[in-house]
Amino acid sequence: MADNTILIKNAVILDPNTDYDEKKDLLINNDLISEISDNISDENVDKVIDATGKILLPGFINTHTHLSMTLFRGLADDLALDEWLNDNIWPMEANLNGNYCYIGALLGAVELIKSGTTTFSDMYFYMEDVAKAVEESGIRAVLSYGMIDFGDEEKRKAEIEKNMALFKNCHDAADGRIKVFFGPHSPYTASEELLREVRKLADENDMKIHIHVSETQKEINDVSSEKGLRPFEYLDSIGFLGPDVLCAHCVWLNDNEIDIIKKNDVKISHNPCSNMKLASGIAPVSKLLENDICVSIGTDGASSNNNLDLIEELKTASLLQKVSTLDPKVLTSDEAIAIGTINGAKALGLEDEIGSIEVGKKADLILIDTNNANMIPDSSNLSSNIIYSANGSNVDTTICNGQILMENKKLTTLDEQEIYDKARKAIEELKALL
Ligand SMILES: C[C@H]1O[C@@H](n2cnc3c(O)ncnc32)[C@H](O)[C@@H]1O
Ligand SMILES: [Zn+2]
Repeated sequence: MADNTILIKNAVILDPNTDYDEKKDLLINNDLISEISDNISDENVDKVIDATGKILLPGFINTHTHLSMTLFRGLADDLALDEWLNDNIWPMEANLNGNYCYIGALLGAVELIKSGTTTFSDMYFYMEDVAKAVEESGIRAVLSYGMIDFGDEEKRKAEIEKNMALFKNCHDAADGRIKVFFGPHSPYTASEELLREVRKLADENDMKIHIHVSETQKEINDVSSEKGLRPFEYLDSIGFLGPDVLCAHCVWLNDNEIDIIKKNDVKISHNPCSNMKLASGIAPVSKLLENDICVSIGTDGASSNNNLDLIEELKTASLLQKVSTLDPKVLTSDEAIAIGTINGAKALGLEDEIGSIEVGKKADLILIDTNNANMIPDSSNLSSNIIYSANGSNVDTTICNGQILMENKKLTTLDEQEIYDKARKAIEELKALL
């Protein structure tokens, strides 16, 4: 097959790994960044994008979502996790099917692409249908099936089979854009037997693990009373933790647990909006960063956030650390950019492929238009303008795996209106089933 080339001209590049002091041209050859230099000829190039007045960044990486939960946006607000999940979300999820999850995932993909996210890490149900939405939208994803057994042996076997089937069917699918992890839901919904089995199978199959840990004080109390240990102490005691484990939330951590996280090189997905909305608490992110722990960012589902805008999430993360430590110097805009890009890639074990703008890496890129009221004056501090002033609606162009998914704010792979119509219908049907 002939090569497909895209040339991005005159780009001001903002990258966490590299300091570019002048405008550059960047050439994409099929799925990869093949050249970055001062002046690349547009001869024999299939497509040229003029990036004048735009900032070029790596696509953002959302390391903790439940994408199909876009269908439940705004349906159970102003509640704490326990009541939100047990009395509202789980009853609605009982009526889900593959088609609803597919439509919810498409709706989520539209929102992600429009706000500059090129990779998301998801834990949910009917994941083969979510994979179909990923395949069609052109976005990159790490998918895990949310396993819950509550100690029931039969359920445990069935849950593990579902996650393994997802791995066999979808790992490396969609031209390698889809990876599959294990998704044991949490230490309070997954039994010790399930967690031990997941650890064993993860080692045997070279799979990584995505789990919720230490989200609320209630979780700390419940796990402590049942196991005599706090959640991270318990997970460490059963040999579950390792560099391949991505833990969402991590709000309630004592110093010993921070040492355990560091010792095991566990990866963190910080979810500040969800933690604030469910009044779960404030994760000690600046302390984790001081300890060189890999902190990435996630929105959680759209029902506890209530959007998937990663730029807003990064601003919230930064402001929340400043106000909770009473130190304005913590979690700077430069650190926020790294958390949203290269740290996300490291958290997913994909740092050799994505997360920064480098020759040989996948062409997962976004352009942010500076010709907007909230972006003027043009700051010499680009990260400040992106994190503190911008939001997802300033994203103009989104490219994933060398394919343009949005150009000049117009989606190329998905029919927005058709998806909105289908999502509205699905939500009405789900509400009627309650
Ligand atoms: C996969 C399951 O996880 C549920 N979920 C969504 N958000 C959260 C959260 O913040 N903590 C715990 N569980 C969560 C989702 O509704 C699915 O049931
Ligand atoms: Zn979650």
